[in-house]
Formats: sequence, C-alpha cells, structure tokens
Amino acid sequence: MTSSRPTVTRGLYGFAASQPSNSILRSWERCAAMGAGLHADPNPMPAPELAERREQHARILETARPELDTLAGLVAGAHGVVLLADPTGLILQEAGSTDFLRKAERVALRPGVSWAESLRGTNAIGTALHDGAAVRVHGNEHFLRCNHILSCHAAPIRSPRGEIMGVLDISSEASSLQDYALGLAQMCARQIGNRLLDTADGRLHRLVFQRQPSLLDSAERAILLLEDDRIVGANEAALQLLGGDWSLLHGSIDAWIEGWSRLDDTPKPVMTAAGLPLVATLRHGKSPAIRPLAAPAAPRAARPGRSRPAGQEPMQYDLGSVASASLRPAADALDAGLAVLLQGETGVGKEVFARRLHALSGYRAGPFVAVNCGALPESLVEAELFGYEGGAFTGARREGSLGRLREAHGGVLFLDEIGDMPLALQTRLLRALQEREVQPLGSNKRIPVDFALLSATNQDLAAMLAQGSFRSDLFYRLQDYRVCLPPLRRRQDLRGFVRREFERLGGLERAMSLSDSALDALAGHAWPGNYRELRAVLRGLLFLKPAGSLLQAADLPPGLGQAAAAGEPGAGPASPGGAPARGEAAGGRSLREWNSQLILRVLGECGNNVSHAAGVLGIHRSTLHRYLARRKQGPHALIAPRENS
Ligand SMILES: Nc1ncnc2c1ncn2[C@@H]1O[C@H](COP(=O)(O)OP(=O)(O)OP(=O)(O)O)[C@@H](O)[C@H]1O
Repeated sequence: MTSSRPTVTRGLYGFAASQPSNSILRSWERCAAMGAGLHADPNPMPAPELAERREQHARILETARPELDTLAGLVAGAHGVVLLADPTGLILQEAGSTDFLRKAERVALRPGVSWAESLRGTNAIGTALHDGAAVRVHGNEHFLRCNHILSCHAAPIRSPRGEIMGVLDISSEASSLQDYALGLAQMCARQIGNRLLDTADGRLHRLVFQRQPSLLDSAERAILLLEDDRIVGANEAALQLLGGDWSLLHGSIDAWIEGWSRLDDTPKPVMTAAGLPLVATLRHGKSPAIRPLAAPAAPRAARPGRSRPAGQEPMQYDLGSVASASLRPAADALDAGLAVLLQGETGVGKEVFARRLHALSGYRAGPFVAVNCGALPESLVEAELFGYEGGAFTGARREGSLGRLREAHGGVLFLDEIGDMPLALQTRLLRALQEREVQPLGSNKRIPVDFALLSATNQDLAAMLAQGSFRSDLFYRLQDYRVCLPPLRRRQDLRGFVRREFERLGGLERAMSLSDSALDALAGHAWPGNYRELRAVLRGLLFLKPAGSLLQAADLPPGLGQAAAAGEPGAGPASPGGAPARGEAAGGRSLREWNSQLILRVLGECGNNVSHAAGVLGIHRSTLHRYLARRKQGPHALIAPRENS
C-alpha cells in the first residue's frame, strides 16, 4: 500500500481524469496517516445483523425507494449500480446492472460491507460521509489499489435537521465513466431529503421558496418547516438562499424572511433579510402545532369486571419475534379446545396477545369477551359473570343480564388477572367451566355455554397454590397450554423497536427523533412496566419536547437508563456508550416534576377535560382525578402510568 498518491492527470484506464480535487487530496493525507489501519475485508456482515441494520434505517430505505428504482433503470444501461449506505458507510441496498453487481461483489461493493474511509481508504461513500458533501472518486483516486476499477459518485442525504441519514452512490467501471453521474446522485439525494420534509408533521407550516416560480416544484426548491414562527426543519437549498447554516434551526423565521406570515399557496415575492428577492408559498399546518397525539378512546361506561378497553387496534402492534412465534401454536391449541394461560410481567402485552389469538383462531367470528378479574367488586362478581334474572336483587336491571360467560358464547372468554379472583368465586367458575353451563342468579335454569377459554396472570400461580390462595383444580383446568410472554428488556430488536414505536406514536408526524445516546439509554433501561411504561415515556417525550427536535439522553425522564449503566442484573443490553447516570440532579429536574409537567401540559391541551386528558395520557380518569386532588392539597404527586385500568 502506498502511503501517498502521485498527482493524477490521467485515469488508470486511460480516461482523462482531472487534477484530484482538494477533497481527494485531503482524504489521501488522512488515509496515509492511517496507513496499515486500512484493510479491505470483503466479507459482508452476517445476514441477521444486516437485517437489523436495515430495520434501523427503514425510514430512509423506504423514502429513497422511488429514486433507487429510477436510478437502477438509468444506470443499468451504463453497467452501473446504485447503492444506499447508512451514516456509518455500511451498504444497505444495491440495485442496477447484474453484470456489474457481480464485479462489484469482487471489490466488496455490496450490502453488508462498510465503505467507511477508515476501512477502505478514499472512496466516494466514505469520503462523502467524512466531508458531508457530494464527491466523485474515479479509478486510481481510490486509495486502495483493489478499488481502481471503480468510478463512484456519492451524495449524502440529510434529514430535516441536517443530520446525515444515508449516502446515495452511483458506481460503475472506471472505463465507463459517466460525467452526469455525480449531478444525478446529488439531485436524487436532494429529492429524498425533500420527501422527508414533505412527509413531516402535517401540523407544521411549510415555507417553500426559490428565485423563480418555475423552480418551486423542482428538486432545487428551498423548504423550511415552521412550528409557529420557529424553524424546525430545512433543506440545504434553504440554507444557501438565506445565507445561513444549520444553526438557523430553532430560531425565528422573522430573522430571515420578511412578511412570510402573509403568504399562502400562491407564489408571491418576498425579500430575505440579506436583500435577496425570492418567490415563496406557505402551506399552513393543519391545526395548532401542538395537540394531543392520539385521539382519546371514546369514554366507555364504567362497568365492573369489564376489562379495560384496548387503547389501540391490536393488529398494529409489533409483538416481537418470541411472542409472534407463539401465536400460531397457541391458536391451534385454542381451536383444539384446550384452555390457554398467558403468563408474563405486568404490561408485557398479555391482552394484546389475547386479542391477536382470538383474531387468528377459529373463534374469530365470535365475540372476544374480556373480564378483568382483579377489578370485580366481590358483591357484584357473580352477577357480572353468570348473569341474573330480571329483579333478582335490589338494583338489578328489570330485563336481567346475560352475564359475561354467556356473552362469550361462540367466541373467546378472556379472564385477565386470574390470580386476583377471590377463592369463593374460583369454585363457582370452575363448576361452570367443567359443566359448560351457567345458572343465572335468581333462576333455576341451567344454560349451556360454549367458548374458548383464555386467561392471563402476572402472578406466580404455583406459589399461590402452595399458599392455598388458588384452587389446584382451577389451576390445572386453566392451563392445558401455557405461553410465557418475555419482558420488554429481553426483546432482541429492542433498540430498533423503541425507535419505530417512537415514530409510530407521533415522532414521524412531529419530525422528532431519538439520538443514539437517547436510544442507548432507552434500550438499556430495565422497563419493569414493560410496554405500558415504554409507551408512557415515549408519549411524554412527544408531548413535552418541541416538534423537530433530536432528543438526547439528557431529555429522558430522570432515572432512565440507570439500571443498565450500573449493570443491574435483569436489565436489557448494556448501552454501548454507557447511559449517563441520571437522578434527581439531572438537569435540575426530578421524575416527579417531569410527570407533573406532562400531566399539566396535556390537561391544558385538552382544555382541562379530565376524561380527554386521561385518554391521551393512557391512564384511567380516576387516577388523574386522584392526582389532581393530591396536587391541590400539597406537593406534586407522582403518578404511575397505567392505562385505563
Ligand atoms: N407489542 C406492543 N407494542 C406496543 N405497545 C404494546 C405492545 N404490547 C402491549 N403494548 C401496550 O402496553 C400496554 C399494556 O398491554 P397489555 O394490557 O396487553 O399488557 P398486560 O400484560 O395485559 O398488562 P397487565 O399484566 O398489567 O394486565 C397497552 O397499553 C398496550 O397498548
């Protein structure tokens, strides 16, 4: 390996190559300094790891798809390939000429291989990433000899906040150099960045400007995203025309463009603060930039024993590989008439899993009747489960009640928190389950019932059995088939899942994202409250932090990530960077203040409507009322997030 490169005046394959650019010369110097550190391992990372990386970068892969498809068609004729690499230089995707793909494989230009400059010396992907700018690296401008057959053109793709989200590269054989390739890569990278801006939160205002009206629809259009008057997103064209850099984010647009607020959809002339005349359009956000993230569930009549409503359509949930793999066999067990018991810590998604199971089973055309055994007041429990005749007791409805077991006829009866069922009731339930008949209160009739039995608990039923607080015959009757749902901290793809969940809950809409440090801390947290706790934290962040922000570990509620940083057993994967120790002192805030702030903010957004706010926060109305009452009496009370229970 040479430690420096001669000035190149002619490419290796005899094609005229211009004097290497300053960018290439500086890269050679860096590579020469690294010297023996460079190596060109051609082996891609194992397929599961690559799948995980693709998953992590799903947003950019998805957004870039139209350009990748178009470019693949264009460059295939010129025997080229199009590549998309992540911000570390790892190639995620390839498309283009099959001939060249095979050659490219020989030089390891393929998915799963990193082209970081520190590994492969001067090359378009790595050097574009280092410089944060588009670059062409032709023939023997590549630092490593093995790559001299290549001519590569790469341009970084930036997020609305200016971070590099990936690199688009067009490569071909050095002998078939295409002059236009660099411009094409740049234009497509800009289009992808613009699409990220176009698909950002519809509540943000979008200001588009250029020198001429005809450019307002082109890839050259300048775009700013505004939350009220605050700039929360931009593209490079906007920075260029305004003469600013990324530090303009979070400042007021008033400092840059005069009279912007009078604009609308029709192009109108405006003047930049530097005196540059432009034409601009303004598309107003659909509603006030900050508002509740999720429509609260319609208030339901409080009914003892009725399990809490699922906050979301269960089909949307990504259950994770372990739970997903358990679905089919558990549905088969239900269909075979076996009683299925779901076990797992609180908030691990037992009810979500139960609803999926119902939808997958042969009982899907029948009802799914959920009973929260822990929430049943003992005095009403029999009536609730077994029903009653009209006028059977004081306060009974005249028309009587079917009872939950009969409501479940032909479908699935889901007995949630079965460990909380009082002993006396366990006997009655067992009889009904064995005889497949119910006798409503006040009636001497016995009515046949047929349903699949599904129950769930986060308690150790075997220990309860040993203590005598759970009947052994019911214990065995409930679990012909058992499914253990793993805690969130054991999820293999926890980091990627947290990121996707954040996007799904509103991050995408609000153009917010989690930095690596925040993701490390979140992925390293032990999550004793599992999915419920994670959702509460993510919703809090989405509410409390401004749209367009890149959240850091320091933005997380105090205490988060501590367990993993301290290496506590039972915690999830340790954070590579070591999550910062956090506590009451962090940022001068405490968890209590964080929760208080969130609650008051949500209440304000909901016009002080407690039911509405409770729905958005994912807690029960009465929990919120209790909190507010305590707050009136004295210091802020801490609220444990628990949804509609
Ligand atoms: N895979 C998932 N992805 C995202 N959110 C989830 C997932 N599973 C569950 N949740 C959310 O976590 C919360 C708790 O889920 P669920 O009620 O199913 O848990 P559980 O195990 O039945 O809890 P508990 O033991 O306290 O009754 C719900 O609000 C649900 O929206």
